[in-house]
Amino acid sequence: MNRIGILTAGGDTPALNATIYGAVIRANQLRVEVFGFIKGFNGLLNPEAPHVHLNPLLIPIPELDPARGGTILGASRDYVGSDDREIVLQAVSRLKRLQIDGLICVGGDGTLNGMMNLADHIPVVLAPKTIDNDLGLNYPDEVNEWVRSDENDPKSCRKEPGRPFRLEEMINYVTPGYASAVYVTSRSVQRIRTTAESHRRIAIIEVMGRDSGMIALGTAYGQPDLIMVPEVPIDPEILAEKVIRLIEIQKHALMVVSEGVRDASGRFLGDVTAGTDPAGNLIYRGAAETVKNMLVDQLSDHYFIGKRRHESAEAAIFVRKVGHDQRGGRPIRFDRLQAALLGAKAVELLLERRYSEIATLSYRDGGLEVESVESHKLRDRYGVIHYRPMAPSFYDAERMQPSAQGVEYLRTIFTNSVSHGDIEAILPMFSTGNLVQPYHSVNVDVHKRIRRLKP
Ligand SMILES: Nc1ncnc2c1ncn2[C@@H]1O[C@H](COP(=O)(O)OP(=O)(O)OP(=O)(O)O)[C@@H](O)[C@H]1O
Ligand SMILES: O=P(O)(O)OC[C@H]1O[C@](O)(CO)[C@@H](O)[C@@H]1O
Repeated sequence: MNRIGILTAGGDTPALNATIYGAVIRANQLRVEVFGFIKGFNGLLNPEAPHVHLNPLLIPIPELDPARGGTILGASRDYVGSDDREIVLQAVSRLKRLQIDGLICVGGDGTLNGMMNLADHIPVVLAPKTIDNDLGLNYPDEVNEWVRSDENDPKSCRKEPGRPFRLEEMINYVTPGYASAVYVTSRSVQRIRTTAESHRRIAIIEVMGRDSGMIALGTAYGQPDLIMVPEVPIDPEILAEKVIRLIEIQKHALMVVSEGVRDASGRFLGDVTAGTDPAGNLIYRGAAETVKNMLVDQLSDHYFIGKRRHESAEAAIFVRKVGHDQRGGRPIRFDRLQAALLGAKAVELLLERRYSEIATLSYRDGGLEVESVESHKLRDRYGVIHYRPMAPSFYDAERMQPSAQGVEYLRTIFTNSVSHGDIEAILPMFSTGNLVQPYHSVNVDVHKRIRRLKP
């Protein structure tokens, strides 16, 4: 292969540029040109296929900084469906006109589904990313646990309960972007803690993750009192009992709630009626607000007035959504390092003709190693690739905290995950230059490098 393409699809993460950087450095060593496509699959759907040559003369362009969050290529959730055969063929013909011999897609389970629609026409591989950490399998046979009550209706699919497993069995142990997101949510918990503590309030902090509780689980590093995950339904009465117990002891409480949580009937507590994004994902919002309302119903105003703390339950409880802070900013050391290694691996997979594989991290001898897996191993019996739920064995539902296996899982990722460089990166915040110079967007510089196909 002489020239390969790369694109970043789905929600951004702090580690995307590090993945692109790792891919470009490895491509330079192997004397392969790399073209980056703009805005994920959108770049291929555009007749001009806007692209940037990322390594002219086999040197990375200066805008490509592995410590810069986001993606210099841009990302989108634009859809390339398998039934749009004509559109797929047009996208492939644009790649061929640019003499692209293979394509690296950087993304999560959605991107993998999109990528596989191109796989019959051009060599493709996936470099993983997603803050949700929901790409892969907890163990190889987990894929068989997705079953449909009606064979012909994909919406009737549900996951059967899993089995115990060893961490060595995990396929794609962790995905770049997750560690930086957890760093942000944990820090957020620590900062909100002292204000809840001072004002004797109950704080509910909502974190991302869609249907996976992985981000919420990792947020245990910020020492929240209780963690709620989508994989374990919330019982309002038990929750209220736990909160009262906390208030009796420490006069305040702090909870983390994952945006995809459900109640015992399986009802989503985030407002999913709001619509879908262009990739077809339901938009989740309002889980923390719903949990707050649950607690307001359970804990009477009386209780707070009696304690001479607040005039109502409504006033005592506050909600904060961490939001897109989790997706943005500088990646921490773990993400920079692993993302770059996985980007490099993706290039190797293409050159070794291991098409349609995914570069992965596996747990081996107490550490992480770069490996790969064939993407069809992630397909269920109906051919669908699902998100990976947080393994229930990582969570102690009674304590609403990570279990012993959850602690072991997180320890492997987060021990030494932050470097001195990450800490020093805070120092320039109050540089006077920031007050007098406007922000200079990397998009301005990359835009000058964009080339387009002639119609
Ligand atoms: N079944 C599918 N077929 C074709 N394209 C898909 C499919 N699912 C998702 N895509 C496309 O893949 C891209 C990424 O999907 P999505 O937005 O779900 O993010 P993701 O890769 O799962 O990552 P993240 O969860 O971190 O945002 C989008 O451009 C989307 O349109
Ligand atoms: O940026 P958007 O489109 O609001 O998407 C938010 C979603 O994307 C993710 O950050 C990544 O999939 C989810 O955790 C979250 O639900």
